[in-house]
Amino acid sequence: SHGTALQAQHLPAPVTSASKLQSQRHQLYLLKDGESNGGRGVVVGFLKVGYKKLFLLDQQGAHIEAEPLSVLDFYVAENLQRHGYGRELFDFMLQHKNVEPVMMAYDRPSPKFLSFLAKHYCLTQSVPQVNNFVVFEAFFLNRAATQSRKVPLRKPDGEIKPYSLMEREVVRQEQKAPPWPFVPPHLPQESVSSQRSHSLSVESSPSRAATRAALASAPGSNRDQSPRFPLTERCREKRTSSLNRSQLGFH
Ligand SMILES: CC(=O)SCCNC(=O)CCNC(=O)[C@H](O)C(C)(C)COP(=O)(O)OP(=O)(O)OC[C@H]1O[C@@H](n2cnc3c(N)ncnc32)[C@H](O)[C@@H]1OP(=O)(O)O
Repeated sequence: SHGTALQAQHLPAPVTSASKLQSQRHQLYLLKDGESNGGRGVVVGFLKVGYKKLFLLDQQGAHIEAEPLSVLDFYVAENLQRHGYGRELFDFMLQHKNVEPVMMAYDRPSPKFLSFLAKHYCLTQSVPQVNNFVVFEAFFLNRAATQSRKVPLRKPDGEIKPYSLMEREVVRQEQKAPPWPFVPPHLPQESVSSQRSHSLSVESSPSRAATRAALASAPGSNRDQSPRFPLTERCREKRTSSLNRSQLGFH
């Protein structure tokens, strides 16, 4: 139950509210067993994502400013872990947000979550960062191919001699390097701080109709559709399908 989830995280009080979710543009996915609890249903797990403005280092150590969709919180009830429910939740989010796992950032992923990402999405090669976020190699490859937005190097203004150009480049590199730990002044502290809350108030999260119909009509819920993420499909062979999906609903 959600009570179990909160207890398992030793939280004194719910710290994620509906208004907080809204103001921070976080989105919460709930996976619910609609049958149990006398028909009132029980939360099996949840997944919270949101766009985070991050300063990342690519493989060459260059600073890159990005605002990737990030996984902020992910939890499946203790007694239901390793049954494929996490995968169920995560896949739903991927389709709903139309994003590939490699293009996302992960806020302080636990060993279980890292294992989950490796198993299901072949995400193993992470690129070291100085913040708590984890990103994987292809994040930077794909960015370069699509909407690369490296912290822009200004073009040399006017004609300058070769030696002074080199000096200026060095100066720019130094100016580009933010002081560590870097907290952009215009961002709320929470965006880059390490105090991530493994927390959620199920009661105060946006509640919508909790029905199996929600799953049936939800975008991307059709399991038979052709794979949209070729990169991730390679890791799907071991997938177990012991779930009784008809009993699950997304909210
Ligand atoms: C950004 C963050 O939120 S970090 C915090 C992530 N959450 C947690 O660590 C809380 C505790 N763990 C959980 O809630 C869940 O295990 C989750 C959310 C990480 C994964 O959900 P599950 O339903 O367990 O995952 P699912 O059944 O779909 O996939 C199973 C795979 O996940 C990983 N995994 C799940 N549980 C464990 C575990 N106890 N030990 C190691 N790996 C695990 C493994 O790769 C596993 O595959 P395997 O059984 O072949 O080794």
